[in-house]
Amino acid sequence: MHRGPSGVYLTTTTLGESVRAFVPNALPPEPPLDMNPARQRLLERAWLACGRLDAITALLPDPDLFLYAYVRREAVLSSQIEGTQSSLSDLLLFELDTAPGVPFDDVREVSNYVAALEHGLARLREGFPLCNRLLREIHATLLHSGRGAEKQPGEFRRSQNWIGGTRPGNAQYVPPPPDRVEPCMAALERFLHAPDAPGALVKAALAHVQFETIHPFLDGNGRVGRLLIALILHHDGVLRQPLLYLSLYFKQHRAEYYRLLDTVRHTGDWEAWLDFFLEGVAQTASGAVETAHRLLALFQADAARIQPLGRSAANVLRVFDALRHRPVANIDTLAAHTGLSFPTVARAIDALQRLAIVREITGKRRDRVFVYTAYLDLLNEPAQP
Ligand SMILES: Nc1ncnc2c1ncn2[C@@H]1O[C@H](COP(=O)(O)OP(=O)(O)OP(=O)(O)O)[C@@H](O)[C@H]1O
Repeated sequence: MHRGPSGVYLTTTTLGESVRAFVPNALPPEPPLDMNPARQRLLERAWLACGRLDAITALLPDPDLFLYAYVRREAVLSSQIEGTQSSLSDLLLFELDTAPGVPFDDVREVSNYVAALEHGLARLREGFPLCNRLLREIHATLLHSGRGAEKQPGEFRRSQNWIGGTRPGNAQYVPPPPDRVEPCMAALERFLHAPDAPGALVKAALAHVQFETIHPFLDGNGRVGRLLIALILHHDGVLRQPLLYLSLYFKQHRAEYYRLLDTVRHTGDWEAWLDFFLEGVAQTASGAVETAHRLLALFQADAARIQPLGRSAANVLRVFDALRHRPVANIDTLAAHTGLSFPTVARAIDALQRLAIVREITGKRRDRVFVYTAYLDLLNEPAQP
């Protein structure tokens, strides 16, 4: 539905030139969203897919296993949108204290993303509200080190920013002037908690655009805006575990994604954005369910190959179980995780290598690192459309 611009333009002077900065109207859209039957069906499809994903976590013997892997995959994908070059195995190596062959800042950024997400979830679990203070804390964690450290971590911006272009005058988009950031964010916060706010999926869709339009931080707005979606879905009880991340979908459809952000601003067509978003939720949630099933099938098949090893099978299975939790590991971490001695773990690893379940990746005789290859391949797979 075309409503006209979803806000007003204010003329402001920045870097010596006069520009038109956009200040969005508070949510929800007026007139209300047109939930025609086709859109309603899409919404139902998205809810259903989320329900299936949520059910998976309730049924799994060990939901943390998936959470660990999905959170890290999301961190890699979301940071790749930002332009870092790290892969999932770089991150897992970094977490193992082994220097990967990628720029240190890149992998630290990904690692900060994991920390930011975990911080947000921990705060929500302890009963802290989903509020602007939490978003600032998440931002502080995300940018506390690496390239973002000079970009006012944890603070809303105090200067004018712009998107696209080399200066505000030729920018694709100029967000609200700095003195409007606080009131716009306060309105967004009120919307998140309004008694008559829409259901969680629609709310997350609207809030994400509004957040990107306000662009409250000097850097990291894309990443915090994507985290906001995951946090809303978790906070509103759609998913007990935060397993739904749209970074891959946004990355695969980046041009369309950016175009729709502009469209909402120019024409007030929130419905076009909502359709795109809900389609992404449905696809992503179904994909996550499928990945979970495939991981389970992989674990079962590999465990079945270990069983016939006879007397040593019990210890090999323990090491295998540790690798399911941490698919990149060394003998020390595996020994700590399993409680087995170093030589016992080394023997189990030999057996897993002979079965081609595990691969050594350093080529060295000391400080060897082992990877549960098929597991990592499966997680990496959807990242390469
Ligand atoms: N034309 C636009 N209008 C509004 N928002 C936009 C537009 N183009 C991009 N954006 C948003 O701005 C984000 C980028 O902002 P910023 O560089 O502060 O975030 P980031 O986390 O560092 O980067 P990225 O999102 O690329 O990972 C994009 O992810 C998108 O959500």
